[in-house]
Amino acid sequence: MTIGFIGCGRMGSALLEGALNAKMVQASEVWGYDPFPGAAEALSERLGIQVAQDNRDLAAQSDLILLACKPYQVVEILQEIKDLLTEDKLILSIAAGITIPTMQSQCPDKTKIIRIMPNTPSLITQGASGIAAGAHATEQDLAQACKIMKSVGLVEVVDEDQLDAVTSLSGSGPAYIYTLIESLAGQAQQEGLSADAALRLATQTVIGAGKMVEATGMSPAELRNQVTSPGGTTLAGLEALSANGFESSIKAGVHAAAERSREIARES
Ligand SMILES: NC(=O)C1=CN([C@@H]2O[C@H](COP(=O)(O)OP(=O)(O)OC[C@H]3O[C@@H](n4cnc5c(N)ncnc54)[C@H](OP(=O)(O)O)[C@@H]3O)[C@@H](O)[C@H]2O)C=CC1
Ligand SMILES: O=C(O)[C@@H]1CCC=N1
Repeated sequence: MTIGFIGCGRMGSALLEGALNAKMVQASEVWGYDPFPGAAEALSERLGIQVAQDNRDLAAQSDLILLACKPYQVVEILQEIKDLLTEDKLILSIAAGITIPTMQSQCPDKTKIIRIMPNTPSLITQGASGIAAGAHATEQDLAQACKIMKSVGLVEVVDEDQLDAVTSLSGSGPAYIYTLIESLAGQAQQEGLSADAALRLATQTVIGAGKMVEATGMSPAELRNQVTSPGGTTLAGLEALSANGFESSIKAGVHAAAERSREIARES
């Protein structure tokens, strides 16, 4: 099985490197193309992947073609490689908001398409992805795509119309969490900690809390109660968070990202 990465930017290279680290694929079976000078070449030097001359060369060499370009480039790229899309090839797209029907309309009738919404922690096999299969993709194709994504993290198979929600949660989510870590550490500095110690403690707190949800099977509300002593510090912190719109801010952020994903779909 050969995999071609169309676009070797932030997410394409994270997935590529994650899948190689997880030994899901061998470097000699991976092709990359990116018009940004040196992008694919740098991955080739560091990881040993093959560099395609262009997207047509990549499409001809690859059994699986993974679209990791920007959303607005997907249609143009599919038009460019359309005549090379034989029935045995599988298109995987990670582009936010670009629907399977939009892609299908640019491809030969029976083209097999699967949409994936990954996230950048896939680079360190801690990803969280949603996957939806198009009408012509088989169970085996879906299983293969899931296997690739499971090699770099958690996978949820969803209906295509749920991918906007996945995008707004786990796709964009790492950025929300980085903002949370930054804010936690920034204020802890104001309260007297060094910048380094504050960042380390904030980071481990986020990791530890996430792992508690995973490991205990308890709800976030139950776990929150365990931390919150009557009349104590946590209660004071939670009340101030609530009074300053913490929960509603997070909900508004997730909603705005989902709406933007739907908007990209309408524009394409
Ligand atoms: N970053 C993230 O956390 C996530 C991103 N995604 C999706 O992944 C996709 C890529 O995002 P991201 O990696 O952040 O973006 P990047 O801009 O980092 O990567 C996209 C790459 O594609 C290249 N490119 C441009 N035109 C072509 C072309 N014709 N053929 C091949 N490659 C091309 C770009 O080159 P150049 O810079 O020269 O234009 C760039 O290097 C997007 O569709 C996004 O929605 C999904 C989940 C998470
Ligand atoms: O910001 C974006 O549009 C992409 C999709 C999800 C994460 N990054």
